[in-house]
Amino acid sequence: MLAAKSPSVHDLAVIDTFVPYEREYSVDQDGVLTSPPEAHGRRRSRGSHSSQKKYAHHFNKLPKSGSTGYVSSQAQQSSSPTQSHHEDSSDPKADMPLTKTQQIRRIASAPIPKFVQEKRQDSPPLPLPTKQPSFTTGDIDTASLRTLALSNNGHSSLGYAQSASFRRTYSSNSIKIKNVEVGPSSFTKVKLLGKGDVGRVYLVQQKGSDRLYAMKVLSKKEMVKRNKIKRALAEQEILASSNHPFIVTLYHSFQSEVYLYFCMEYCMGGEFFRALQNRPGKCLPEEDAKFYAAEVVAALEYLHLMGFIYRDLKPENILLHQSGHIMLTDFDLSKKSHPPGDPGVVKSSSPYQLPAIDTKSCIAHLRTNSFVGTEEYIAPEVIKGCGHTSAVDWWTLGILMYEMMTGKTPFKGANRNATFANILRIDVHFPESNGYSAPMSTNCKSLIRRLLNKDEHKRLGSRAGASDIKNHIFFRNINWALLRNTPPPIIPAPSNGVDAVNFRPLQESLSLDLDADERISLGKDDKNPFEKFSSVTLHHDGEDEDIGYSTGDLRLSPTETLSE
Ligand SMILES: Nc1ncnc2c1ncn2[C@@H]1O[C@H](COP(=O)(O)OP(=O)(O)OP(=O)(O)O)[C@@H](O)[C@H]1O
Repeated sequence: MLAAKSPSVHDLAVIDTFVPYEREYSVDQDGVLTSPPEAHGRRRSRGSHSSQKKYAHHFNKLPKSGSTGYVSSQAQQSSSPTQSHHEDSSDPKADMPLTKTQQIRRIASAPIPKFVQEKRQDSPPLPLPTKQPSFTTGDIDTASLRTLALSNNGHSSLGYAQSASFRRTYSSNSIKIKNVEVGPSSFTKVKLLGKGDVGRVYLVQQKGSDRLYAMKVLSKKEMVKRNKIKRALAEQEILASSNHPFIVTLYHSFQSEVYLYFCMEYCMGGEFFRALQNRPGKCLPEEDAKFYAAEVVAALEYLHLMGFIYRDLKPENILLHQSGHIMLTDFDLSKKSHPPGDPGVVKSSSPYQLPAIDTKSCIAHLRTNSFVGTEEYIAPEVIKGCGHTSAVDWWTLGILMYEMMTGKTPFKGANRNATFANILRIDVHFPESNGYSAPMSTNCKSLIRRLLNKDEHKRLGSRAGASDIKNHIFFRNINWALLRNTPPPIIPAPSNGVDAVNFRPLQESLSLDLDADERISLGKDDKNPFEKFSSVTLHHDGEDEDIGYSTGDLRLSPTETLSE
């Protein structure tokens, strides 16, 4: 195991010279991660102290805003309007001297709660987070408030039209956690769907049924090597405790000697990122973008109520269900508040507006110093390293909205340093029109500006969390309660699930055969570092009828068994 290296006084001085803020730069409980190869897409910045030192040192030499020498996003955007910001366009001379092996990450970690640690038979439904004694809102106690908020947030009994070819669980907030009922050999691999930096995601079919799932398989060896044990545990916890229409559903998690497995709902619509890339101008009309933004707000609201900060919102982490609705995935950077605070109530100054639920108070006391996120999406307070809160999720929402409507992120620079400098110093600039969609409305610009407020205390959401965003005039025509009943702008073409679109074309050379993967042998005395990774099966209400994606008439030829 690699030990966390604390920054030296010199490092701090270097950082502080550049960043003119009181900076507390400490090693938090997340630990330090080692160099991941870049999996795909944009670079995720999960810096360690050593990489951050290099970064800060380089960053320190950057000219201040207004002087020549760093490329503003406007300048860059106007000079190369068609350039995809997803390509690594960095000038190797100008970019900071980080190689792939030098890039290191710090993870968000969250201890596994007792209810997940214990392997139970017939566990009772997942308890809601514990009630804080300190807060009541008149006649409504906070547990009721949370339940009310959760039930208004995607768990009402309202169904939505289901086609014969897909089904999913939308039933309630009740999840039953049981001892795991399956293992690797219960599934047959169908194809490789995606590849992350430490694992692969396969389309699998459960033997003896026509059910398709997405199976994320993480190599324990790689996780240990890159010090990502806590990330895997955190992801398992979040997935196992979440039940929301816009958050990917976990059905089973288990482990073998070599791998960790997450058996999840198969999102046949593929990656939202690719769907966006395939649109003319890589962007969406404002009303369509509003729909996706609203679903993201609903998902973030739920996560915050549950006590989680997501911290890695970007189109790559949004999947599309076959229905076209979004599903957030990839929770390895998320952070949990232990225990979550209670939701509050914020009264409106307008007599016509109902009091709003304050989700910010659920995670109000969670402040973390991890240097995590994706380069173009990182919030200023993360770069400054002075600690960050749930406000980072509202910042990333602003970036996502901008990207959905313009095809670019607002602060993209020629390299990482320039991007970070832009994030810290320049105001968001809205292009007149990119030739593909109408210019943004005033209300839309106003919302994005307020989300991209560099001062997290003034940012929209700083008063009451998601309610602040939902009440912005831009969303006035959104019916939040019926969001999942609203027809999505993009409906993935019907498919048998195997030839679904919007997945990254993967190279043939990627093996589908886990047997071929290198194994590690845990010696007799070796302690399994993933002891706390829960092997569970999650039963969601009504799942006998509403589970997974069905192959329907498709007859899959038996390929490989997902066993070792
Ligand atoms: N539930 C799912 N349904 C369909 N495809 C999925 C699903 N989950 C993941 N994928 C595919 O696998 C890819 C990688 O998944 P994911 O981002 O969760 O892996 P990861 O190893 O955590 O990646 P990262 O390096 O970004 O952390 C996704 O981009 C997507 O294409």
